[in-house]
Order: sequence, then structure tokens, then C-alpha cells
Amino acid sequence: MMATTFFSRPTGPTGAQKPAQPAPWVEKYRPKKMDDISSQEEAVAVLKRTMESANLPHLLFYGPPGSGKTSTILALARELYGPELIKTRVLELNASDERGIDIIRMKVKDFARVTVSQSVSGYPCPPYKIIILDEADSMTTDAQSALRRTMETYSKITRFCLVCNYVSRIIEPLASRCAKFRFKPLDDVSVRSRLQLICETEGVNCPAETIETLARLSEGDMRRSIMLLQSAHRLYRTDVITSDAICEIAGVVPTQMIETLMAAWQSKDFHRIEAAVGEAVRDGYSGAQLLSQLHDRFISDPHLTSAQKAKIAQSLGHADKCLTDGADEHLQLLNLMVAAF
Ligand SMILES: Nc1ncnc2c1ncn2[C@@H]1O[C@H](COP(=O)(O)OP(=O)(O)OP(=O)(O)O)[C@@H](O)[C@H]1O
Repeated sequence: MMATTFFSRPTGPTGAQKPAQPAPWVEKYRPKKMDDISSQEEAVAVLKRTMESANLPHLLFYGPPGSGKTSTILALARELYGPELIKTRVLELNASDERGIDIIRMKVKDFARVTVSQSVSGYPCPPYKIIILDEADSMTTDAQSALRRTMETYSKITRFCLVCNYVSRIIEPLASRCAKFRFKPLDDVSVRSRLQLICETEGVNCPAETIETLARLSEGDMRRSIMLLQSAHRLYRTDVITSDAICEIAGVVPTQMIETLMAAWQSKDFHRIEAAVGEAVRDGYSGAQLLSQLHDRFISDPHLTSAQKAKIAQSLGHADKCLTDGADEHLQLLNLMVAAF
């Protein structure tokens, strides 16, 4: 079933929640106000300016995962309508799988055509509703085309916000109807200070060095860093969380194993390579993670020439594509180590 919500998310640390199931930290610490959004100063500044006129255009937010796109539109909607009215004024569709043309024709159109009046409640409450289409890049082309007409027909009473990772997958006629906002991966300083805040509030025993590791491993994805922190906290409770513990939870391949693979590759001995790859796969490390760390190791190797590095990068790219297409991890790694001789 498609996840259709007339906006109902956990209301945060102080909000009314069922006591039995505490919210995951990614939801609990989702920014409630536009000012709480870290690291997206330009997008937030332009949106705030636009909000002052209370005449929002259709919006298109794009950028990498966990950079605050959904949080920003939800915070904006909360500032426009307040915590009560938001439930009836915002429709959020967030499943990637069932967003064919029928859904656009029925659910979206039905919600879009309902007229609302301006209400007085201490918030701007403009006389239109907002429809958030999360993961819009996974909508079929037909559904995207159908959306064009709906957007135009109901533009006086409904604003659309398309949220996606890959803007190139949004058809041009749809993209050109929206004001575009690019969200960048969060910088390390922002990730660290947000994690610090969570650690203090939740009483997590996490030294600065571990927070640095978390920020580095998350590569600008705030969601990933918070998820890792909460997993570590569940495991270690009041104990000190070390960087090694974070690496273990994140599935980072130990340096020793990468070096064994490198030594096997340098020996050009197939049996040695087969043994090293077999061990890495048996230990359960993901193929993508192994490729990523091998990439860093190869590229920073001072003994390899630029031509060799270019050849290796090509083989890595090929293996990565095959893995994305569903190929066998063991065979791809073996192929890479032999092809990159
Ligand atoms: N800029 C940010 N400032 C503060 N917290 C953030 C920010 N970006 C992400 N987060 C945290 O990460 C969680 C996920 O963020 P959000 O859903 O907004 O990401 P997204 O960019 O929409 O990701 P996706 O593309 O995967 O949908 C939030 O609940 C919040 O806790």
C-alpha cells in the first residue's frame, strides 16, 4: 500500500507521543523550525523570503540523501499552518513503488481540488494546501506528465513540492514549473554539532574523536550519522562509544583486510587473490563497501602510476555498475582484482 499521510509525524522530544514506543532519533531530532536546519543557508534564506509574501511557488528540492530536503518542507509547512492545521493542509506521499498515473489521477487530484479558506490562528495560513511528493524521481514518466496538468489546474489552491535525489530524472516540463533548490551534503562541522547536541540530550557517552569518525563516515548524510549513533548507543548504553565500535557497526572493512587484498593483488598469484577475496566475502563485508575502500587505497598508493590508477578506476567503475545491476559480489571482486593487474 502506498504511504499516504495527511501529515502525521512524531512531534519531537516535548510533543505528545505514545509512551511505549520512543521515536527513532532521526524523527525525534528532525528540525521543527526552518532555523534548525543546518548547513543549507542559501535554500533556507530564499524560502524564508518567499514565505514572507505567503505566495509560495511550486517547489523542487533535490540533493543527496539525508541533507534535509523533507525536513525543510515539513518545517516550512509547520511555520505556515501551525501544528494543528498542518494535518489537514498538507498531503505527503512518500512511497517509491506505487506512484503510477492512477494515484496522480485519484489521490493527488482529489486532495488538490479541495478549496480551503484562510484561517486566523496566529500563523500565516495561506489559502492553499501543500502536496509533498517525496522521492519524485521514482515516479513514472506518465505519472509525471499527468502531474503537469494537475499542477496548472489547481495552482490557485494547491502548491506542490517535489523532493528527489536526482533532478535529471524529473521531466523538463515539470521541473520548469517549479522553483528549484539544491541541497548539498552537510559539512562536517554541522554534523558534529548536531550529533553533540543529541549526545548531550540523550546522555550518550561519545568522545569528540568518535563524533569525528561518525561525521567522516556519514559523508554529509545526517540521517546516516544519527542512525549509527543510535545503534551504537543501543549496543553500548552507558559505556564509552569508541571509533572502532562505530566502524564495526558501519560495516567498515578493517585496514588489515584491505592490506591483505592489496598484497594478494600485488603478488599476481590467482590462488592468493582467491583466498583473500573469499575471506572478505565470508566475513560478510558488503561488495560496495569493499570497492569504496579499495578505491581509496589504490588511488592514494604512491607506487602506482597515473596510467595504472586510471585503469584500476575503470575496472572499479565497471564492478560497481555490475553490483548495482545485481551481479554476484564474490565474482565481481575476483574479476576486479584480476582485471586490475
Ligand atoms: N540540514 C539538516 N539539519 C538538521 N538535521 C538534518 C538535516 N538534514 C537531515 N537531518 C536529519 O536527518 C533526518 C533525515 O532528513 P531528511 O528526511 O530531511 O533528508 P532528505 O534530504 O529528505 O533525505 P532523502 O533524500 O533520503 O529523503 C532528519 O530527520 C534529521 O534528523
